[in-house]
Amino acid sequence: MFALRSIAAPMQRQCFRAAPRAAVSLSLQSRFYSSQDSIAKFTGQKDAQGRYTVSLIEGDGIGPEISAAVKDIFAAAKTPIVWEPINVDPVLKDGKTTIPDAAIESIKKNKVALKGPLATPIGKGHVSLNLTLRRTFNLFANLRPCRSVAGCKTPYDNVDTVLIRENTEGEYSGIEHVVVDGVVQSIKLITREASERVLRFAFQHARAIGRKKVRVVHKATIMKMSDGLFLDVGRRVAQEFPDIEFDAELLDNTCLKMVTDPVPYNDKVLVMPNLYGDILSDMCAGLIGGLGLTPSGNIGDECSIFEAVHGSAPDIAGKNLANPTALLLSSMMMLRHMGLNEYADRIEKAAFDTLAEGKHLTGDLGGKATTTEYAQAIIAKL
Ligand SMILES: NC(=O)C1=CN([C@@H]2O[C@H](COP(=O)(O)OP(=O)(O)OC[C@H]3O[C@@H](n4cnc5c(N)ncnc54)[C@H](O)[C@@H]3O)[C@@H](O)[C@H]2O)C=CC1
Ligand SMILES: O=C(O)CCC(=O)C(=O)O
Ligand SMILES: [Mg+2]
Repeated sequence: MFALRSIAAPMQRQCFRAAPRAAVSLSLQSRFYSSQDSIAKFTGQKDAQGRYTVSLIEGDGIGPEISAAVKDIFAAAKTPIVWEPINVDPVLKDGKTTIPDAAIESIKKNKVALKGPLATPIGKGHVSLNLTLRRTFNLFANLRPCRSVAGCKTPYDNVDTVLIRENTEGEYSGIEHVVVDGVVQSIKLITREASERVLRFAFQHARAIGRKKVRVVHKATIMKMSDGLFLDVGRRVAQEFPDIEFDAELLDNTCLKMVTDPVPYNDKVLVMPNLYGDILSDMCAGLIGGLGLTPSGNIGDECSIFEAVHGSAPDIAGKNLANPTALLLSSMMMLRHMGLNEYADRIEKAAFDTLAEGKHLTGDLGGKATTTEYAQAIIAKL
């Protein structure tokens, strides 16, 4: 992870005003961030005024600041959303960490949530609440698109990757124990059921966004049984989708090729076990200018939770410096998932125009604007 960050940092410093070569088509952008055509259909209900209620987890660190920016932009765009703030402080139940019942009920009722980052203690302490949320609601696919943004120059032109991460098991199962003092074992759990679910989602999503290739990223050379199962399931599911080409690539090779030239990945959907997707999605963010720009959706059958790829950024928290674009683009994925495409298109255009203009960029993109100033610049364009 540290090596990856040191790749991203010099690129972030290079971000500057609208580079003509990075003129990414807005209509394509909009299509790209859609999860509406996926297998998971939104079943939330409108109230009498035609508004939907969305559970909101503001999160830790920069979470409240970027959430405030999104709320201000939604209000200015008169988006028909009522926010229902929820508290997800960890609760210990039968020796297991969970989230409060009220939070679970809210998300179950609303079918959708927007989530700021939640910090996880290193080593001892509660298990990750991010993972707890994904597992509680069986959010089996983590959809992480990453596309170059006009106005933010990096050494890579026209990045357009779509990564889908298995979201409920793998290396993130959290099954660890001490064998004897000085020897610990951590279990990577891969099941046919969860693999099949996320792989089928990857093929369906590829069809929905018009991509003809699905590639499994794996290390079945080393983890012959676990990644081997994931890969085998991929081959089997591929037979249900004769219109989509299927292949596989070793993770280390994917990393090398992506940082050398990411463009050959623009026609594919990449799907992989949990940890690989976690790491590779931060790496992709580095290719386009940093974590301030990359959205994601945790997709399930019953409900979905949208959040940025990044974490709580403790180094800049509370200073009004954070870039809210990643959470804002996540909320655009959410609006499209809910069928509110017109609002998403309008807000997204205002955000991309603001970025392309380059007058109000946050520090991570080489600008001097505060979180609030950047949000106000977007609002002025609505
Ligand atoms: N889904 C989630 O809620 C996630 C939570 N985390 C948690 O976040 C905490 C911090 O983790 P880190 O390793 O520091 O990763 P991080 O993603 O919070 O930060 C990495 C670097 O990117 C920068 N950055 C991140 N988001 C930014 C934004 N919106 N605008 C400008 N700069 C931004 C930070 O300032 C930092 O230099 C940890 O407790 C971790 O467990 C980490 C990743 C995802
Ligand atoms: O839960 C955490 O602490 C980290 C999660 C993470 O890195 C991610 O979702 O990308
Ligand atoms: Mg991560």
